[in-house]
Amino acid sequence: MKSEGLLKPYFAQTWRFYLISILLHASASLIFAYFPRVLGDFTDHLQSGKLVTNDIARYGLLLLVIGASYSIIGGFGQYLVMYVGRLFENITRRRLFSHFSGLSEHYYSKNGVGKMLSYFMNDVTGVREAISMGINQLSMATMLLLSCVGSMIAGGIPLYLIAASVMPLLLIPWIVTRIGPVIRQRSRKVQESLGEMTESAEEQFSGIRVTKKFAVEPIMIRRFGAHVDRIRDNQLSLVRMSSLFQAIVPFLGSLSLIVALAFGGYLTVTDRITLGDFVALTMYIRMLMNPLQQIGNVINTLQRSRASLQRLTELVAVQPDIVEAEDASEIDLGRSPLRIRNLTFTYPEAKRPSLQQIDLELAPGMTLGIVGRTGSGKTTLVKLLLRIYEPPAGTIRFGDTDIRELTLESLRGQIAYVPQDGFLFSTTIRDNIAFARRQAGQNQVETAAKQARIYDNILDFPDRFETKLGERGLTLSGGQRQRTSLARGFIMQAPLMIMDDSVSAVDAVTETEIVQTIDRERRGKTNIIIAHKISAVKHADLIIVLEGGKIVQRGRHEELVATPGPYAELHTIQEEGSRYAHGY
Ligand SMILES: Nc1ncnc2c1ncn2[C@@H]1O[C@H](COP(=O)(O)OP(=O)(O)OP(=O)(O)O)[C@@H](O)[C@H]1O
Repeated sequence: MKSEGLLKPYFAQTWRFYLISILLHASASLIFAYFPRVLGDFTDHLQSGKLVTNDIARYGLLLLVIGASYSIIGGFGQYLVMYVGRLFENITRRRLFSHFSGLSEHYYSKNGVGKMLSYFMNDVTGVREAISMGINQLSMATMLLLSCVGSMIAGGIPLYLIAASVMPLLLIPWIVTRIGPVIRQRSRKVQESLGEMTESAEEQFSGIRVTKKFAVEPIMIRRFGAHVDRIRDNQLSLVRMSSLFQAIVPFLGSLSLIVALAFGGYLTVTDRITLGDFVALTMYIRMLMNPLQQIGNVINTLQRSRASLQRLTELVAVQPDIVEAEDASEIDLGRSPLRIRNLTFTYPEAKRPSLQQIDLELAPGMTLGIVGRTGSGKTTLVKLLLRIYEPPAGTIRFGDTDIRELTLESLRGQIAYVPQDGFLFSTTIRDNIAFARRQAGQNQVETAAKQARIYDNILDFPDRFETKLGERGLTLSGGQRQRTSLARGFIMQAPLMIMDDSVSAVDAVTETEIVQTIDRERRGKTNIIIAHKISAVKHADLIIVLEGGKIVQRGRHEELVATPGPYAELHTIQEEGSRYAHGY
C-alpha cells in the first residue's frame, strides 16, 4: 500500500523544517560528542600531575558550554519537528473530515461512526508521533552515534578497540528486524479493538434511552466489558513483546561496556592507550547505549504507526459512490417536470429490488402524496431523488436532464428534505432552523417556525430562538423535534419539498394546520408528502400507493377511496379509528 497519499504533500510543505532540525541535531551531537574527550584530556592532565586550579575551572567552563549549547541547539531542533508534527495532525484531521463529508450514506452504513472516530483520534496521533518524536529521536540518535564514533577515531582510540567494543551494540538492528513485525501486527490488533470499543460506546450512548426503557443495562455492560477485555488482552500481548525488546537493548549495551572494560583495561595497563583514552572510551560506550536504544524505540514507533498510516491512506483513497459528472449542469427544478421512467432499484449488496418499474410524472407546482406500508420503498424513492444512492441512468429526469447530469449542489440545494427524525445539532434552535440558509434573518426564521407550528413552543423556551438544544441544552419532544425540522425545510423555500413522514409525531389538529399551511404557502411549488396517515395526503393532486416497491394504485383521494384496494382499506381503518377516538 502506498503511503504517499498523506505524507508526500506534507513533507513537500515541511521539508525545510526537517532539514533545519536535522542540521541543528547534527551540530548539537557534534558538540556533545566532545564531552568524553574533554574528560579524557582532564584525566591525562590529572595523571601527569600538572593540573592547576585554573585548569579545573577551564575544564569546568568547557563542560558547561558543551552542556548548554547541546541543550539549546538540540532543544530548538526538537521544537521545530514537534511543531511540524502538530501541523500534520491539523492538516490531516481537516483533510479526513472533508473527505468523510464527501462519502456516501452507503459508506457510513457499512462503517460505523466509532471507526471513524478512532481514525481521527488514534491513527492520526500515531502517525504524528512517528513523524515528530520518532524523527526527532532518530536523527538525534544517528547524529550522536556518528559523532561519537568520529570523535573516538579522531581522538586516537585504536579502530580495533572501537570495533570490538561496539560489536554487541550492532546486534540491535538485527533484533529490531526480528521483533518489529510482530510488534506491528500486535499493535494493529490493539488499534482495531480500540476502534471496536469506540464504536460500541458510541452506539450504546446513542441508544441509552432505549436501553433504559427495556432495563437491559446489565447486558449492555457485559457486552461493553467484552470489548474492554479484548483491548486489555491485545495490549498486554503487545506490551510483552515491546518489553522483551526494551530489555534486550540495555543488555547488549552492558555487553559492550564489559568488552570496553576488559579489552580497553588490558590495553591501558600494557600502555598501548592512555588512561584518558580509556576513560573517554567507556564514556563513549555509555553515551552510545542511549541513542541505540532510542533507535530501537523509534523503529517500534515507526512499526506501530505504519499500520495507522496504512489505514489512513486506504481511507483517503476511498472514492465517494456518488460523483458529479464532469460536464454537470444546473437547472431550475421549479420549471422542470419530474419524470420517473421504468425505475427499478436494488441496494448494493441487497438480494431483491426495493423499487420496481416505477413510472411517474409530476408537473411543477403539483403535490404528490405517497402512502404505503413500512418497507414498501417510499424512503428509497426519496433517496434516489436526492441522489444519495445512484439511480440507473435515464430513470429519473427533471425536464430532459438526467439527475445524474446535474451538479449535486444544484440538485440538493433546490430540494428541501424533511425526514421523519430530522437530526438536530447541539446549537441554538435558530441555527437549527436556519441550517441550510445561514444568511436567513430573524424574520424568515420566525416565519418558518410559524409555518411549522413550532413558533408558540419556542416563545415558551427559556431563551426563545437562542435556546440551546441537545446534550447540554433543552430536550425537545418528538413532535417538537419534527416541527423544528419541518421549519428547517420551510425556510429553504425550495422549488421541491419532500416531507418523509414528517408530521407522524404531531397531533391531528396541528397536522391539519400544517397541511393547510403547505397548501397555502407552497402554492405553485412542488411538494412530495410521504405519510402513513391519509389525512396528511388527501389534498394532494396525485396520490400513489406503494407495495413491495411497486406502484399499485394511483389517483386523487376521491377516486382512490371509491376504488376497492389498499388505499380504500387504509382509509376505512383510519376513519373507523378516528370515529372510535371521537366516541361514535
Ligand atoms: N441501505 C439499505 N441497504 C439495503 N436495503 C435497504 C437499505 N435501506 C432500505 N432497504 C430496504 O429497502 C426496502 C424499502 O425500504 P424503505 O426505507 O424505502 O421503506 P419505507 O417505505 O420508507 O419504510 P418506512 O415507512 O418504514 O419508512 C426495505 O425492504 C428495506 O429493508
